[in-house]
Amino acid sequence: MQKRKTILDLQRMKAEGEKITVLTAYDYPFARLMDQAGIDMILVGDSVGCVVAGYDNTLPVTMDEMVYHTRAVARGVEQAFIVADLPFLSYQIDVVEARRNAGRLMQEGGAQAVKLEGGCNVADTIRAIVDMDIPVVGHIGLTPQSIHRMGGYRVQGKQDQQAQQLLADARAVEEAGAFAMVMEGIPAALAAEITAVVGIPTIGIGAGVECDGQVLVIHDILGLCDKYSPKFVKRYADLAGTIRGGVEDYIREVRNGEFPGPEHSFK
Ligand SMILES: Nc1nc(=O)c2c([nH]1)NC[C@@H]1CN(c3ccc(C(=O)N[C@@H](CCC(=O)O)C(=O)O)cc3)CN21
Ligand SMILES: CC(C)C(=O)C(=O)O
Ligand SMILES: [Mg+2]
Repeated sequence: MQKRKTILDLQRMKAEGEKITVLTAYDYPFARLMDQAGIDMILVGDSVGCVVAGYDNTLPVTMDEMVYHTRAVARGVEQAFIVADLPFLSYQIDVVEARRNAGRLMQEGGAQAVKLEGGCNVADTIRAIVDMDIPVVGHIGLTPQSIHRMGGYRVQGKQDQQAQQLLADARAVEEAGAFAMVMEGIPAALAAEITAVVGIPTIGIGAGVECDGQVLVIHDILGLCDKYSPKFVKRYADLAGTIRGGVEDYIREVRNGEFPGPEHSFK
């Protein structure tokens, strides 16, 4: 059995220039398979709302739902480091609620760290959670919980002033005590600059190849989600075709009496 990864392993990986591999998972079977494949970190993302529950965005996802999915993932994992997203409304009201909810993802969910969206605006919240010895991952740039402020899922930091703001956000997240940060939907050159100036690992999604690690949504890379096709997604399998094919075979065999055979029947 492999040893469980810790924040120390992830920090060492940045120092040694070893890429950090991250994927999302929302349930036991997916988590178990990607853990066996050797993934470094599993993110129980609030993207569960989009790819599992079928919502248009991540805003409807609740704390109870995140706890449920995090528990399911944790039961399937032996070696990967598990991070759970704090969902919309679980950390924005005040730091007391943020601390309670971060604690729930650790205590009830079995996560090793929590992630929350924002930069300078959430620095106090990050600090408050880190102060209770809960490791925090930041998330800057295209922050999906801000979809209505951004007017859609748009690349952030294209103009110089926005780029300066993102640099300030990255510094604030590090300064507040986060041990890593996700950078989503920002120009590759800006992501490279931020990766060079911060001491903590950067995990990119639509942020170019210079980040210390990469994260994608598992349903996107396996061809299980055709709702969005962001430019940053690469498809590594066509599970939709495999699943549809298997279901079609079953339907055909039941209809023509081929299934169940004698080997599936009791004497
Ligand atoms: N299935 C899934 N995958 C994700 O990566 C994901 C979710 N759901 N839900 C929450 C957020 C939403 N995400 C998205 C969704 C769409 C784009 C997108 O269409 N981006 C445009 C950029 C538009 C522009 O600024 O030019 C693109 O072409 O990639 C980006 C991020 C990332 N997250
Ligand atoms: C895509 C990643 C970074 C995320 O926050 C999620 O899956 O919810
Ligand atoms: Mg998320």
